[in-house]
Amino acid sequence: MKDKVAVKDDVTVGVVSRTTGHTTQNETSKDKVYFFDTTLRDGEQSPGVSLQTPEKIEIAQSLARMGVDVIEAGFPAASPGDFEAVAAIANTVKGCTVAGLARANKADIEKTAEALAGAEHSRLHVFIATSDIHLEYKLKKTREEVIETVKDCLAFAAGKFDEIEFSAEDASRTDMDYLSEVFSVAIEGGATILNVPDTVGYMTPMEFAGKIRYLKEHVRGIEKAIISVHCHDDLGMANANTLAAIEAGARQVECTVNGLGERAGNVGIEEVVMALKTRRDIYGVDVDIDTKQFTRVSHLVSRLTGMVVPPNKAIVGANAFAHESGIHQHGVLSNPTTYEIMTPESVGAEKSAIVLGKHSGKHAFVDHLVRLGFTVDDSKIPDLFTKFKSLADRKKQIFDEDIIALVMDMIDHEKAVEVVHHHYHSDEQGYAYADVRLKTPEGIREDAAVGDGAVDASLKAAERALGKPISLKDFQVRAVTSGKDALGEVMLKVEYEGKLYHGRAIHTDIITSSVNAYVNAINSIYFAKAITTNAEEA
Ligand SMILES: CC(=O)SCCNC(=O)CCNC(=O)[C@H](O)C(C)(C)COP(=O)(O)OP(=O)(O)OC[C@H]1O[C@@H](n2cnc3c(N)ncnc32)[C@H](O)[C@@H]1OP(=O)(O)O
Ligand SMILES: CC(C)C(=O)C(=O)O
Ligand SMILES: [Mg+2]
Repeated sequence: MKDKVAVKDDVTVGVVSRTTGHTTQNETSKDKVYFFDTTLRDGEQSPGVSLQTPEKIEIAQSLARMGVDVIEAGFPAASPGDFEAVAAIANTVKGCTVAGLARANKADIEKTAEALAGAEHSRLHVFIATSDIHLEYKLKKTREEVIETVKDCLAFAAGKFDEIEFSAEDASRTDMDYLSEVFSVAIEGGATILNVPDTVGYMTPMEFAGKIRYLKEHVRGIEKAIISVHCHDDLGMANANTLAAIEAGARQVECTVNGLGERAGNVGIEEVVMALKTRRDIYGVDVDIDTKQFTRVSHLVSRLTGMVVPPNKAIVGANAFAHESGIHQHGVLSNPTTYEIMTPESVGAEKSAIVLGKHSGKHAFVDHLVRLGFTVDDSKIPDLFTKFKSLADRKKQIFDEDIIALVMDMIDHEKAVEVVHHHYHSDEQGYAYADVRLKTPEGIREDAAVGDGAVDASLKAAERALGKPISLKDFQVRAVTSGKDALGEVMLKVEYEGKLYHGRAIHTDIITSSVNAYVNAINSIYFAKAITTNAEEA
């Protein structure tokens, strides 16, 4: 037995789930916006996307965890695969309503009821087109025939689902008096959610809001139903149209993760939710979505569908919290609110990124040097910054290694420590001996060590010669040329007094490369300290 929808005068109090006791969507608070996610149905209609049942279950579970109110799991009558996926989700995903799409005919509705039989809370989403264009060229039905079809199919669906949503496909291009009549008939037939799709993304925000207001005034029994909107992005206005509809009184949003969907896609859940939350001062509505899961769910959907998220996509794009230009970087470093209206943490993204490039300024450059472990004297900055700018003009992307190389190059010209002598010997068992003599500001220092291999012995000997507690933290070696005489590049990091310092060197002998890289790291310690001393003296 399905639970009954109890109707009050001003609000519709809906079904309380039989197994969990959670109140589902029909309990309308004027202030709550419900989220109906159709990633698995309209989202899968994105050209090139095809998901297998286990992938759909994984996405559905993530959506439920994120707090969506309804998951449209598929279109059961479309194929055996879709039927199987909807049934599997209905049986396994709990804590939210599971919906299945059906055309306005008995066979589709029957299949949907079968697929949703195991759902904790089931919703039939039945649709039929109402615009004259669709009636004439596609359905080949008159307006009256469509109304009769709506009546028949709702009568057939009655009692088979916990609730029924009716969609008037291409509603936004439908004559408004006729649309009002179709929706009135749908309410009389038992639909408690009326969806107003902008199927072809034709609306403008004010126009769409006007249509929602018109429906509120002209549909009989509208106070018993929730108005839903389903916006496509053909003109890039899906989010603006959705938000305008919410301002006009719509309380369910149909959306997809990453804005997937037919053609240019549906409105992205992440965009609507963050607009409602960030501009609560304007919209004043409640949203029960855990926004911290947006980035993770976006990555999951992108990976499983193969639909890459453009870097500049709002909220979940890789650049959504990245700052490249100097003026912005300076602002963000002083206070992120200068250029960020949401925190990256609020959508589960990593902290804001300051990306060094040709538009960066000195503030960001110096901040980056400090984060890389360099303590750079003010007097050195102009020269380093000029070199960085000319490199950035030539290179699309600047990596940490490029910055390190710039600093190392400067250090190379001001070496505090130099290798005067380095000798090593190792045997086939890996036993090695090395001795190292260094010229340091404190005079000639030398020592010897044994180690596990020639690199280990040589670096230990150098550390002993310096007599400072410097520990090796990272060591990477790669061939930069090929052949017998290949050049070996060593990049390493050492830690001294809690800070990391980088060293890099290239040589045909990898052991020599290692000692030189180590000494270069030591030089950056001296460099940093000497500069600090100079700065303190000044
Ligand atoms: C706006 C939207 O996103 S609507 C959802 C769109 N999604 C899909 O179409 C994905 C799944 N679709 C499919 O797999 C197939 O189209 C099926 C299985 C549903 C139907 O396949 P077929 O029987 O081969 O029909 P086909 O797709 O060629 O044409 C659609 C038929 O449904 C009819 N139809 C379309 N919408 C509706 C509707 N809402 N209610 C009743 N009938 C409808 C059309 O008039 C046409 O009928 P006809 O075969 O008698 O001419
Ligand atoms: C099935 C309906 C709601 C749809 O996807 C549309 O009209 O875009
Ligand atoms: Mg659609």
